[in-house]
Amino acid sequence: MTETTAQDPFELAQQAADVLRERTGVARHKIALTLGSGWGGAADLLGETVAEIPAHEVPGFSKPALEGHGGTLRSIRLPDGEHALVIGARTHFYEGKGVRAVSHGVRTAAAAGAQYMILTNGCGGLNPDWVPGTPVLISDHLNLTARSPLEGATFVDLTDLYSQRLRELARTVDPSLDEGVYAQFPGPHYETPAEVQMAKVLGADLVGMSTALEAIAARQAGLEILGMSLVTNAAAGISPEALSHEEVLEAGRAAGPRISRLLAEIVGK
Ligand SMILES: Nc1nc2[nH]c(I)nc2c(=O)[nH]1
Repeated sequence: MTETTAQDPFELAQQAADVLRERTGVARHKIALTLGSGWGGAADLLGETVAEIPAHEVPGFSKPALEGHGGTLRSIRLPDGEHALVIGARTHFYEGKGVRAVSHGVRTAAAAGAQYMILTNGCGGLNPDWVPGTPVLISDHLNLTARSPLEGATFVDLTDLYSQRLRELARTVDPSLDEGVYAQFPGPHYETPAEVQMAKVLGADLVGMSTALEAIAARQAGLEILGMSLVTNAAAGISPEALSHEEVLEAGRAAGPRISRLLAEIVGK
């Protein structure tokens, strides 16, 4: 399916939000979160789950690329009575489904009434001080996908795209939180050491395969954005020895409880 023949993405997002409203009975989800590698445990700490819907039952969403990786849309009642929408069905750009599919989650969140979008991911770190398991606030991004999630004369300002206000709020929970510039590569391959050095020269502190396109779409939809990365590995060439995949997974698992509590406290602010 080419982008030009698909249904209008905003109509599809509205359909998805209507199904969500129907299935959850929740009129408005004030906050939406996409939980990337290592962040999955946060959902249970946010509040009481009102409903959890298999993503493929909601228009525009499909089964997760990786079995067992979420694959649901979850409505959670927060202690203050508002509701959070946890989107456990992120489409990565590298899946080749097009930028509309990548942006569908944040557009659905906006159509469901969200004011805030929290985007999290697992990534590679360029700062040797950020050992695997370190959470880092995203201060800005480099979109190295050479694509935009927006179409047509949609000239959107991206100043303060990763809200300074929300970063400061996050630091009232954990003053030690560092921040950095996140570079989205197309993937699915990892970077070569030379590409990591290129990203470093360009000003990146983190390298990943998600988030930047979603953030642009979220800004266009009028959401205030907080981005957080979990460094699960040193980016290629940064540390002498290549981390084994098992060490990467272990770093994510070990950091899970701490970063999940952090995220739940930030949402509770
Ligand atoms: N591009 C990129 N994406 C990642 N995701 C994870 I987890 N680690 C990496 C990494 O080192 N590079």
